[in-house]
Amino acid sequence: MSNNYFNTLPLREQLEQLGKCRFMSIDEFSDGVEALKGKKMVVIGCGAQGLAQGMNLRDSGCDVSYALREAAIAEKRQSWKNATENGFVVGTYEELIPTADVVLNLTPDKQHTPVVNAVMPLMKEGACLSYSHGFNIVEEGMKIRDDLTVIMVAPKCPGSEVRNEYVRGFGVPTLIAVHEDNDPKGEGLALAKAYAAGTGGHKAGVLMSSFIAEVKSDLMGEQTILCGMLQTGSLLCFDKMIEEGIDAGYASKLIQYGWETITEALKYGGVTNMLDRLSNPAKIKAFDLSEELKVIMRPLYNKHQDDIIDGTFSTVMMEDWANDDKNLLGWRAETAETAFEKTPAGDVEISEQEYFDNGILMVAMVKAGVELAFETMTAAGIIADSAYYESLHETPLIANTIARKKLYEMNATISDTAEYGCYLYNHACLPLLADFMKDIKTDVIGKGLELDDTGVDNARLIEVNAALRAHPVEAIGAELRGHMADMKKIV
Ligand SMILES: NC(=O)C1=CN([C@@H]2O[C@H](COP(=O)(O)OP(=O)(O)OC[C@H]3O[C@@H](n4cnc5c(N)ncnc54)[C@H](OP(=O)(O)O)[C@@H]3O)[C@@H](O)[C@H]2O)C=CC1
Ligand SMILES: CC[C@](O)(C(C)=O)C(=O)O
Ligand SMILES: [Mg+2]
Ligand SMILES: [Mg+2]
Repeated sequence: MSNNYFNTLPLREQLEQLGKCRFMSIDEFSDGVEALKGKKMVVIGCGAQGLAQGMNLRDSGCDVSYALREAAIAEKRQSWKNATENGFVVGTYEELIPTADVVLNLTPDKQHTPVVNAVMPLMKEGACLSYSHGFNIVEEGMKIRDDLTVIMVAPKCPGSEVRNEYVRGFGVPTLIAVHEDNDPKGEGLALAKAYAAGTGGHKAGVLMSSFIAEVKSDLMGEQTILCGMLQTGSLLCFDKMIEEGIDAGYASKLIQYGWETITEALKYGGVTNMLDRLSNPAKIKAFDLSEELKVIMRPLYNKHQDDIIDGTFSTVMMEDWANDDKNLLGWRAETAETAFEKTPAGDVEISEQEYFDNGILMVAMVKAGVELAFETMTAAGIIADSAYYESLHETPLIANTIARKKLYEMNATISDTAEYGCYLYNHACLPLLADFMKDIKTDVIGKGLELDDTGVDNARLIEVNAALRAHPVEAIGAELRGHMADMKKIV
């Protein structure tokens, strides 16, 4: 933990950096990509973010090419195919980095130290180095040459959705930051704004933040509600349905497409709207289940946030990096062998409403996870806007990946860092929910309540509705969604 930049700062500074967050007005992006006009942008790595961001930036009028490691070019690896098949110029570091005005480091976090050490001596005087996640700077304490500007443009979303949303004419919420130790010409903010506009992020909302706030919130969101909770929920709900005699193809489909369908309601109208899609008795049931889940899981959410804040998480993950990713690879193989992953979705019709009616427990899990992640992040000093993006807003975007090819697709699309955190959470959460799951029956997962009388007690309904609407994630959600008038419907 000795190189952890965050841990070297005095408490006052840590709190100030964690709380850095300003929602930027769309007017601040009226110059579009102007600050990048005439500048050469060279992306290192052409994976999930590299390809999506490069394509958006090119379509927005920027000059983009790709620097790949020699072996990737010689062996015509996927990164080389991604870039060349999409018509980009590809070259080695030696060929392209010295020509770059902006170098976009879009390699996996684990590789940042060797990549930056290899690239930095080749960068021209006064150029800009950019990241899409601040791990290398914040958790590894990377020091960058004094003449270089260092910025972060971090889409709060998987790469696939960065591209899909742009093509739909929208964008994804994005955090931007300038590393205060590296802004020699004072141009970091202008470059970061233009870059965010080039990816379409400004249409969904950009937060002027800090490397620290981005890292501590991004790690928390991905480990808990965004990926960990969806993985744990998928495995538990599927196994329960099989145990209770539900057809395996139906169970597989309900989960694979269910997360996407129910969280689409979340995206448009928050937790309130997602629960409003249920009948009154089902809404009260989902509410009660989620309250129970919150009590059981709160200590786990607190542990994840505490370990992220004090650097324990990054230390443990870096030990795994040094151990040839033994845990990551083991957990990845374990996930592939789960019954949910191995059971194809059945050829059975499930209407949009049925996903809600027969997936009450899934709704409860999403509600509990979103609220807990939001509450834990804000209690740690992360500003509500940022916590909203990292909990509620991004959940549907991750759910979209599960709808494509289940947990495999989610874990392949997210970063290796997110994948590691997802498995870490899943490993702890599965046993934690074992007793809770013993009492679960098909009325809340698989078949629905099947009531003849859908009457409820008025006082209880009023209480539940009031509690839903009073949660702080709903207030900030309504405000931020107000800036997303161009968001496109996908389900
Ligand atoms: N995945 C996501 O959606 C998100 C990722 N981020 C951040 O974006 C960054 C990139 O992540 P992501 O897109 O997931 O990465 P990927 O794993 O998808 O892509 C990695 C790319 O980097 C190349 N690469 C791998 N190792 C090296 C190396 N040692 N030297 C040079 N190139 C290498 C790979 O090509 P090859 O092996 O062929 O050389 C590949 O093209 C990370 O900082 C991540 O935290 C932020 C938001 C979301
Ligand atoms: C949710 C995971 C993520 O942070 C992301 C897609 O935003 C990642 O690191 O992949
Ligand atoms: Mg993220
Ligand atoms: Mg991440």
